[in-house]
Amino acid sequence: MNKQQVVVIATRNKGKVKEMEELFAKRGFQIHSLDDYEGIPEIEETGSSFYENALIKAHYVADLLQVPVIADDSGLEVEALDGQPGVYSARYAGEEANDADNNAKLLRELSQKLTFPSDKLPVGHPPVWSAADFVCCIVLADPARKQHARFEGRCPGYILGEARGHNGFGYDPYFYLPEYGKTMAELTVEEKNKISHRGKALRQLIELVY
Ligand SMILES: O=P(O)(O)OP(=O)(O)OP(=O)(O)OC[C@H]1O[C@@H](n2cnc3c(O)ncnc32)[C@H](O)[C@@H]1O
Ligand SMILES: [Mg+2]
Repeated sequence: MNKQQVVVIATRNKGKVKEMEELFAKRGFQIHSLDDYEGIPEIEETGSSFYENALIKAHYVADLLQVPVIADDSGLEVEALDGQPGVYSARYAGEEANDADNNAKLLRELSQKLTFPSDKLPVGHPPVWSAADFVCCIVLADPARKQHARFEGRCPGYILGEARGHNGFGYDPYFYLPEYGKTMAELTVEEKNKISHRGKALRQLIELVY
């Protein structure tokens, strides 16, 4: 295998890997995630922004492996929760929380703050709690040139009152897209990449660099 055709992503999130594979495979690149290497420790995400956390992950792994590395830091910003869970999206319900725990906490927080449903979505759509955005920051770190590049994407939607769909990961089953009449978890990987925060950031990166 040609070494130049491997792209290293500093993630252990299989959902992210699948979405990145869909876009990189079209350009003839193969993805390696942290699960493809032995002995890479957990990287502490101590930053206070998506950008800072993406920088930490990309530089840590690039310095360790001495190859260019991409990192994605992303999350959900809910309008009615003043932008929470934001950078804490992966650990909203605690350090060991899984997607189900985080989704349960999201609905709990909304129900403590608001009366369901919000009247903000037009008639003809299912009831929602609040407007929300998925946000993604991607950093490409190059250890040889000691440089990095930054790419960002945002995807607007609403938090639905019930889970729908089984695709994707994280908050996808509750993230409703009025233009599709579906949640993110009801879209295929290809459809999600066309409109998602990650798809938008990744396409900018791929067009510029690969
Ligand atoms: O840090 P890595 O190893 O990349 O994997 P992670 O899952 O911890 O990823 P983040 O630190 O970037 O946290 C992002 C969290 O935000 C949520 N999230 C991000 N993008 C999402 C998406 O496309 N769909 C649903 N939830 C998403 C989901 O809960 C993620 O765990
Ligand atoms: Mg993480």
